[in-house]
Amino acid sequence: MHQLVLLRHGESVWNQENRFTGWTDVPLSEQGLAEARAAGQLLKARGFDFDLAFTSVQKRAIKTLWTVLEEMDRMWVPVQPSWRLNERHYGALQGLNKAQTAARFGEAQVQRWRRAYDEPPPALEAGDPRHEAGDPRYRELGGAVPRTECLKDTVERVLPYWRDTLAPALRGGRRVIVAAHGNSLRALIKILDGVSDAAIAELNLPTGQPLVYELDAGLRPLRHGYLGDAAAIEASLRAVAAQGRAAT
Ligand SMILES: O=C(O)[C@@H](CO)OP(=O)(O)O
Repeated sequence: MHQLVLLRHGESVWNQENRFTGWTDVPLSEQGLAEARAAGQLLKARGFDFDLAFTSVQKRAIKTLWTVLEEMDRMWVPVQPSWRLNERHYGALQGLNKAQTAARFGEAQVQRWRRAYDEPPPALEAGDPRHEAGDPRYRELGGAVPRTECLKDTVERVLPYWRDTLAPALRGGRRVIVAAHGNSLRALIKILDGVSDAAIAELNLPTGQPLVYELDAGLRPLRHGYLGDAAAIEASLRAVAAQGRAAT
């Protein structure tokens, strides 16, 4: 049996302000840092341990992972960051308030931009200062830094990372934690569980709550579940789903 723990970063300052974030590199809020600490304490109390840790190149996920490893007294565990675990690129919506965007374009349109499998948000235009082109962390992408992504695009970049990096680590017997983002983890879960394009629209992830997968020798999921308090997780899931409602 193989153990894989997935962790969405703690609340970020733009989660708190209900803004589309995507590749914008915003920090954790105070509450997000507290969620990360609690996640580390919970993992430690429940006897979890890790041999390898993977994260994105975005500080809200990296800081969450560092905090978890600090709480577990495991700061020496090797950490591998990759842009392939970044949040889905939110294109020209990055920075906009979700409720105001719903008031302007309608809740149905915002819901499609947020959760439709293959409908990307409007792309950033060439020269938009929000575009991450030129950021040294994306040097290996050359001119191919995305201007927008739908979840399908995110699956296409997460899949090679699963196949070439995460799966071999698990097959080699390593206990793995992946600290990433709502949509890059939705992509990974779609791959792991074979979730349909339609059904994945209904899946949301709470911030800062460890999700444990047990996998068989062929890396097929046997079972999965959250470690934390069920009522708190349910409340967090409802809040994430409601972020695209128009402000009243
Ligand atoms: O804004 C974002 O980058 C993501 C995650 O916070 O939002 P959503 O849940 O709307 O896809």
